[in-house]
Amino acid sequence: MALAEQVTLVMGLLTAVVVLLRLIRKWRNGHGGQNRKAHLPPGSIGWPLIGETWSYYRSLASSNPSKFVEDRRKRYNSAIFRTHIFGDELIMSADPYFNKYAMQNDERIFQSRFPKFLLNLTGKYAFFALHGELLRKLHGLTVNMMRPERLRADFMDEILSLFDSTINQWADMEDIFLQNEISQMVLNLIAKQLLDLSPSKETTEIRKLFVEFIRAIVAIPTKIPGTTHAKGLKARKNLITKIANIIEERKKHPEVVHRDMLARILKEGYVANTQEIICDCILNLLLAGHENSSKAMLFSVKYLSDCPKALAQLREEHDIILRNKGDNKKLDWNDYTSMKFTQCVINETLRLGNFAPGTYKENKEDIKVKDYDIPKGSLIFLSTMAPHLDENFYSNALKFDPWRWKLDQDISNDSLFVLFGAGPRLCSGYHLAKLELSIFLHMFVTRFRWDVLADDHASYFPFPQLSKGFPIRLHLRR
Ligand code: HEM
Repeated sequence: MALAEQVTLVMGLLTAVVVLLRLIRKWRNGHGGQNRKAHLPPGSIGWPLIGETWSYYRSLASSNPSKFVEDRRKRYNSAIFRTHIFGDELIMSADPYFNKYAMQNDERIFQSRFPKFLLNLTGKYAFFALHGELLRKLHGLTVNMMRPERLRADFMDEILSLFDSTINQWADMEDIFLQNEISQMVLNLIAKQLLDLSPSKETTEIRKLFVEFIRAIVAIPTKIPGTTHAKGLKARKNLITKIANIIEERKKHPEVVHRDMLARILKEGYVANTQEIICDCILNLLLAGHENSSKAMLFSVKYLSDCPKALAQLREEHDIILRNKGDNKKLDWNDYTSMKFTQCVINETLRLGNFAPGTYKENKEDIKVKDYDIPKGSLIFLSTMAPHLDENFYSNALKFDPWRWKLDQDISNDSLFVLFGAGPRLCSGYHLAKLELSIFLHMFVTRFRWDVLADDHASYFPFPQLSKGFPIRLHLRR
């Protein structure tokens, strides 16, 4: 072996030893050696490099997605613990009261913190990446656009007409994969509300791009062409181009009046030199506005299929509404507010389905929680899913039981039930999501009976979904 090769070999071996020693030290620190003065939450950072990712993944892909948290809560006798998943050491909280406290104190004691590779996809102006003045402005704007009065005046008719025409098409198709159909329907709706786009090849293409985009969120973040992440980045680029073209078109033709959200955002004056902000904002509204709502609709049908008693009671509520209205009268806001059992079904679907299972924060200062010290700058994952599936809070927690909710129950101040987040990042589409779900359930259960064509089950990795796409055969009731 030549001298140069020997030197390279020795250097290579030395580097490998140093890296290994560092990993071992990091791993051992994770087991209690770190910061002896601070009383850190209990936990383990698992194996070098992969940490506890494999256990976490197995739990998300199982019928009890909260198992990872449950096991650790029992092992450490603590709902707050340390772990290491997807390449990050973090503190995980399954404590609903701490979760809510952290959400409510976002932008003060805490701030939102997501991995950088995610920003490459969602854009640096994604809602979760915004802070300070811009967050307050855009949050205020979107909350205002989707407040109940606006929904009543501007959105309700649009939802009724779009869902009606889509559901009529389903009746002609007979056998459908409900997951795909609902996803396209809700994407069409948000594309109409945001960009004034009618259902078309364009909106079908937008959904396909989102499928690629969403897959990339949990893929290995590499830009090598052909990889899932690289395809996601390309999908982002195409989506942004589409949005930018629409904005350009509007600038060229100011005489054409649009009554969509983009028009309102442009009117608020963000357009001047911040096209990038508007494009990211629209992209993330399209994502937030179709992904969670469509999954909630899908899972509600799945849960109802498995619980005939709940389906019968829900159908009765909606048949009565129809009977009282008489022929050919459109559903109105009063009908919506009269759907009491429907709200129990929705609450229970959201509790059990956990379509937004948690959020990341970082603490801006040292904090003390339940006798534990959490040093400034820690990455904290607030699992909102864990309390929702916790037997200590909900008996028979994995069972779909809409009767656990009282009719007319006010959940707005419920500390356990924070599926729409809380504080300055409370979901802007909270009321819209509930309205869409109610109208969808009304139309679906009054028009159809259905047979489930495959034994499908939920999986939470990478995102909540039904593994087989929920194929069903529809039968018209009337
Ligand atoms: C079942 C349906 C939905 C669920 C479960 C849901 C859940 C959530 C959650 C948990 C957050 C807070 C995230 C965090 O704290 O990091 C959030 C934020 C947000 N959601 Fe929703 N969402 C739903 C539907 C919608 C819809 C229909 C829209 C309409 C566009 C929407 C728009 C937003 C926006 C814009 C934010 C960011 C708010 C901000 O930071 O200013 N969501 N959502």
